[in-house]
Amino acid sequence: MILLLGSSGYLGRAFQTILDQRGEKYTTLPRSEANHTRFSSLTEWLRVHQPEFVINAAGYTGRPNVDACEKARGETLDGNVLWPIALAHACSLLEIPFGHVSSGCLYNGAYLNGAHGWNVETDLTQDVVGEIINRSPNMIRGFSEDDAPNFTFRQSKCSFYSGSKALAEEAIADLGECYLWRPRLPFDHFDHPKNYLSKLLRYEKLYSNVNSLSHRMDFANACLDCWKQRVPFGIYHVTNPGYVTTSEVVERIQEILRPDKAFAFWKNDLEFYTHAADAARSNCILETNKLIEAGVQMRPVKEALEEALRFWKPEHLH
Ligand SMILES: NC(=O)c1ccc[n+]([C@@H]2O[C@H](COP(=O)([O-])OP(=O)(O)OC[C@H]3O[C@@H](n4cnc5c(N)ncnc54)[C@H](OP(=O)(O)O)[C@@H]3O)[C@@H](O)[C@H]2O)c1
Ligand SMILES: Cc1cn([C@H]2C[C@H](O)[C@@H](COP(=O)(O)OP(=O)(O)O[C@H]3O[C@@H](C)[C@H](O)[C@@H](O)[C@H]3O)O2)c(=O)[nH]c1=O
Repeated sequence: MILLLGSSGYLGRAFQTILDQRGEKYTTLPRSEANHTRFSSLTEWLRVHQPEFVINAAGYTGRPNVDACEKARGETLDGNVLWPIALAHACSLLEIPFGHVSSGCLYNGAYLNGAHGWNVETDLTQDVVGEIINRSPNMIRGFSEDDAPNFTFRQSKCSFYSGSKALAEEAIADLGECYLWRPRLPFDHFDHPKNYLSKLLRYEKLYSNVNSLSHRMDFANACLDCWKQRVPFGIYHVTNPGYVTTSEVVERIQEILRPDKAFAFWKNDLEFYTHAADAARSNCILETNKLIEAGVQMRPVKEALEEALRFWKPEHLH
């Protein structure tokens, strides 16, 4: 039996759907039924129920977005640091393998190949994004799992949310048999306040950038494949291969879903952070070779986007 934690959440529900589709035996443990951060009660629950694998999709993300974590620091630390540490220790003590949903937002930027070789460009301004579109793909690469995160409390710039996710990774990475799965900006065809595509459709003005993304169901499928195929434990970037700019996504939305809709963009970072955001945002490209070489397949991001837009289900219809 697999234990799924955080099953009521946006990503947790995707895990539940995939587990159901695959006919896997699993159970959930809502927060209301167990104090997650209490090591003794958690250990006792695991000892009695003996799951073969634990999926941790619980965590604190803030609503409507990570800006909320800047104020709700206690909740953020509780859900994103204390809780995964308690779980990791309990699983490690009882020798239960587990997978923790981390985040790709521990990185900011991308590698660009220029006159002085490969360099991390963290300042993905509109000009740089424009340049990325025009560059050949072999002049751009993302961060691999071997690259140290560069958007954490250890650097001068990060959000409280990203810092908390990075702290948890540091604390649990070498505890027991563990997968650290890093998704980015999840989306699929179900309109939802947390769906990246819904966000672009709903925000008053858009922030022009470049990012790797995770199709929500592809993500949950890939994470489960890691366990079912017994790929080596460790960190995995679980994003659909490739990257997209905001403008590319907007063009696809206009072509496929909303030809009638006009989108406005913030002129630059200054305008975006003055009017629309408190916390620094991570924008990054992630490499997915490690996952694919381990034998776990993810379709290219543009293919997944196209499908999500073609089969789009507005929120009131599901
Ligand atoms: N959504 C994204 O864009 C995204 C992207 C990358 C990574 N992630 C990571 O994925 C995980 C799930 O995110 P989500 O978007 O699915 O979040 P969500 O929709 O807000 O759901 C969060 C889940 O975690 C539980 N939870 C909240 N605070 C908790 C705490 N202090 N202790 C234990 N459980 C707690 C919630 O339980 P209740 O129902 O009881 O509140 C709920 O089941 C998080 O760790 C997040 O960092 C999310
Ligand atoms: C606030 C705002 C954001 N954006 C853009 C910036 C981002 O590219 C995208 C999403 O931004 P936000 O909603 O601020 O999302 P966020 O920064 O809270 O999103 C994150 O949530 C975390 C839980 C995850 O770990 C991240 O992977 C990501 O999904 O929308 C706009 O275009 N206009 C806006 O007004």
